[in-house]
Parts: sequence; structure tokens; C-alpha cells
Amino acid sequence: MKTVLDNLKGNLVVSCQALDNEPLHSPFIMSRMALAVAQGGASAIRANSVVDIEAIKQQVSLPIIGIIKRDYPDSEVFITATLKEVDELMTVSPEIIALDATARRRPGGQPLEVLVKQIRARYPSVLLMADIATVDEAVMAQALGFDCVGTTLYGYTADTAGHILPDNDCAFLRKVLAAVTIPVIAEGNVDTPERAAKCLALGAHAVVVGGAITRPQQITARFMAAIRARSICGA
Ligand SMILES: CC(=O)N[C@H](C=O)[C@@H](O)[C@H](O)[C@H](O)COP(=O)(O)O
Repeated sequence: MKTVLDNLKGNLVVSCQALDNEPLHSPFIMSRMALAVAQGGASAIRANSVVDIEAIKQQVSLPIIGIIKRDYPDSEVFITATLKEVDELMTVSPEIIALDATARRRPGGQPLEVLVKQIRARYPSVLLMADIATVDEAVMAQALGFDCVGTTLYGYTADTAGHILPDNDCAFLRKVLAAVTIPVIAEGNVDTPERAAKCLALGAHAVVVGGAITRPQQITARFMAAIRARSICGA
């Protein structure tokens, strides 16, 4: 039988998230955003927090890739960092849970391997997505038994700052695809339809787009940067 992950193959996932410092921070707004992107053809929604996921599930029947973003004082890891966040997420039954799977120190120094074993023991049916930033982390995620890997944190860690996923030749994505056999979901700064299509053409299982669809403040800023550039060169 096809799993939720199988059904994502070749499709678009839209990340509908707005943190409490963003103008659209609201479960209702995120639920309507999810409805809009579902009407546009999205095959799944990536969402942050129990309240947002609850509201989104009222509006759409699409599968959810659920996360909880929470800062911990002793770690840089903030995406579904501990079993606590997993327990909270499971109260709203996301089909997939995504968690930070970088090599960075986790809260309390917990090894990722221990957390994965705890999740598998407590919730054997939920699919696990590893949010990584390096090829080695993708290989480790596969070895630990994650169901898929996402390039989510590439460019967002100290070691990868300044990089973007679909850089000119998508070099990083190609390396991850060559290094693992589990599904690779392209995610992070995929900011045009063409780049999303290119990630899939290269072999990504699915592609996640967030800010380029759901963060008007980001979209507006990109327009303004282009407009200012035009005025400088006098085109
Ligand atoms: C770094 C981090 O916290 N990324 C988050 C992961 O859930 C989201 O804020 C992103 O929007 C998502 O990964 C999609 O990426 P982009 O918005 O660049 O299309």
C-alpha cells in the first residue's frame, strides 16, 4: 500500500508558517493559507505548532509535515528538538514529523540516535523527516532509520550560512541525492517555480516552498530589491 510519503513523489509541499514576530502569525490565517495553497495544487502542508496544525486540519485534508519550533538555552537546535515536542505534535496526529537532524549539540546533550529510538518506540507509525544541512547528516539520518531527509537547514547553520539550496547547479542537492537512497525532499530558499521544478528534475522526491508563497513580507522585499536595482542601473 502506498504511504503518505509515496504520494508526495513529484509534488509540491507548501510550508505555511508565521512565527510570533511575523505579521501573519495566526492559526486562522495559516489555515486559510493552507486552503489557498491546497486549491493551488499543493500535495501536503508543512506546519509549525499544535494550534496551527489543528486549525489547518479544519480547512484541508492534506497530509501534514508537523514541527514545533522551540528554542533551548543550551542548544542551537530548534526544530522538534526533543521528545516533548514530539509528544505535543502527536496530539494532532501529523502524518510526518520533521525534526532537526543536524550534528549540532541537542538540548541536554541528547544524542539524535537516542531520540529517534524513543520516538520509534512510542509512535511506531509516524513517518520521520530529517532536517539536515550537510551530506554527512543526510547519510547519518538514513543510518538512523529516518523515512526521508529534507535539505531544510542548508544555509541556516553556522557551517552552511550564506549558501542557498538551488544554487546555480544545485550542487548540494545533487550530492545529497547521490549519498542516500531514502527520499530526499528539497527545502530551503526554493524561491521560484523554475527552481522548484529543477529540484524535482534532479531527482528530489518532493519540494517544499515556504516564504516564496506564504511570507508576503519576504516576497515584497524581493520585489523592492529588484525595483531598486533597476533604478540604479537606469534600465
Ligand atoms: C530555517 C527554518 O526555520 N526553516 C523552516 C522550516 O520549517 C521554515 O521557516 C521554512 O519556511 C521552510 O523550511 C521552507 O523554506 P523557505 O521558506 O526558504 O521556502
